[in-house]
Amino acid sequence: MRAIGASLWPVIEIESTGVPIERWNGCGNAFQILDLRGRSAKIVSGTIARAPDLARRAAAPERGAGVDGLVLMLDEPGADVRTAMWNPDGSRGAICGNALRCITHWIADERAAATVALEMVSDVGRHPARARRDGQGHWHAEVRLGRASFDAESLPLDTGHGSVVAQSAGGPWRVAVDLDSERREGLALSVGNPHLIVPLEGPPTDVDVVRHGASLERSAAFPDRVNVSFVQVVSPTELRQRTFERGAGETLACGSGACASVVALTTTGTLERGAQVTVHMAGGDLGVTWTRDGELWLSGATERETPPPQ
Ligand SMILES: N[C@@H](CCC[C@H](N)C(=O)O)C(=O)O
Repeated sequence: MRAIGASLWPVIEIESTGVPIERWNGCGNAFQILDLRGRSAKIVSGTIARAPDLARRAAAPERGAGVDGLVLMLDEPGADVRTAMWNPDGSRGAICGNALRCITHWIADERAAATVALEMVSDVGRHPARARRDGQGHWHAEVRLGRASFDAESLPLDTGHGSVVAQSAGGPWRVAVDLDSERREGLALSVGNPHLIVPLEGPPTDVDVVRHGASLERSAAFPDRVNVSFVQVVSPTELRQRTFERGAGETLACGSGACASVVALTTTGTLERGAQVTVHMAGGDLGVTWTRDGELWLSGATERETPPPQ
């Protein structure tokens, strides 16, 4: 299910050796994470360039079937860490909820603490986060993603495109979606990155997520492409979801996608504002709360797949 296609990655000049490169996942959403804090490193090209070495590592058989993204940890004055994320096709992901949660766990390990509270910075803002280890030694990390936006320009969304129906009052944009013979309405919004949420009557396993996701991701309505989620409402506090991520393909879980679904379905009156919603995805359950003051919190399990340094 994970897209490999790691031929276009940032070129990173690393002047010091021994840079920790680890594989992590948040509910199955897998990343190659490079710790460049305190090192002399610069990103030579922001987006499209070849880094065969990193690509080879990402696809190396001993590391499993590839990763859903490359994530850098960088120094940031006044915060614990800055993050930068690339999709497997070399495009930038301005924010990645599951990667932020993995980094929270990484820093908790580093501090040898059973709980940790910290602040990260992404391309779209500051993210307070906390992590804790449960009685079985499993980690749960929670991060504040930020606020949702329905502004067409920042999504971006071409509101003149034929599939765009209208904006729902002060909420997401309604976009016509054809699923073979069935016409449905998706809801477009940003949670720092662009999402199209397609509510379904039945389970998302009934939908050809790869085929429809790939075509919607590249709809001309979304000039920077879009992450596409197919979502079934199970109860007022439970969703079932599959996401086709921009630049990656279908992934086992998408943190920002889970947040976008909760916002979209709260604005339609289906979910209750402020409640913790469980989003069931193939890789596990994510918890999302859209607080009454407009902040999105994302929680769930994280796993360090690379053994920690001794
Ligand atoms: N897996 C992510 C989102 C990663 C970025 C996305 N593919 C994009 O291009 O916007 C998450 O957990 O949020």
